Formats: sequence, structure tokens, C-alpha cells
Amino acid sequence: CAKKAKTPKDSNNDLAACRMLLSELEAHQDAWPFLSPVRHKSVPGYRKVIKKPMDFSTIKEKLTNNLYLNLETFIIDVNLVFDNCQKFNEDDSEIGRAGHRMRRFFDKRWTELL
Ligand SMILES: Cc1ncccc1N[C@@H](C)c1cnc2ccsc2c1
Repeated sequence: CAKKAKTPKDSNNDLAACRMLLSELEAHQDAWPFLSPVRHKSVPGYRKVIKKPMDFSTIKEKLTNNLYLNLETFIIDVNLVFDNCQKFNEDDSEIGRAGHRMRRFFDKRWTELL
């Protein structure tokens, strides 16, 4: 079917949804490993293994600088946070479990927006 044209209103709605979703992620009790960039100097191997680091503060910065075209591009970056977490951390670890809980929470919230 023909793609719906994006109006400025749609973009503003997407932006408001991104801001709301991000503030909920930041407020989550399991957000602590993801609030700021992983300091690769204090996490051996991180820079080698994780090609595209991402964290909630960087997403907030990008949102503020209008670098997300729409909800989809925002969701891609949020999923990058969780994919990096799964790649580097054992599922059965503090950070690994936090990542799985945060991903489950996020998937539930954004699908409720559809
Ligand atoms: C998301 C992630 N993946 C792999 C390694 C680190 C991190 N998070 C950082 C903030 C971090 C960095 N250092 C520590 C020390 C104990 S928990 C924790 C969390």
C-alpha cells in the first residue's frame, strides 16, 4: 500500500513519543548500566568487541540535536544499547539480566504506542 506521507505533525508526535519513551527508560530501576557511555578504559575488551557503542545519555543528546528522523531511527539506537549488552555480557550476570529486563520493558512500551 502507498506509504502515508509524513506531516510535520506526525514528526512532532514521533518526537514527543521518543522523549516520553526515553524518560521512562532512564527512570527504570534497571537502567543503571545504560545511563552513560561505557568507559572502555575501565572495561577491558569493550572497544574491540562493541563496534557501535550506545547509551541513554547519547540517545538523549541525539534527540536534543534533532538527529532522529522518526520513531524508527530512535528505536534502532535503543535496540543497539540492548544488543551491545547481550553481546558483551553473560545472560546470567547482573548487567546481562538488567539488559534483558530493560529490553522487555521497552518492547512492551513502544508497541503500546502503535
Ligand atoms: C552496559 C555495560 N556493558 C558492559 C560493561 C559495562 C556496562 N556498563 C557500564 C556503565 C558499567 C561499567 N562498570 C561497571 C562495574 C560494575 S557494573 C558496571 C557497569
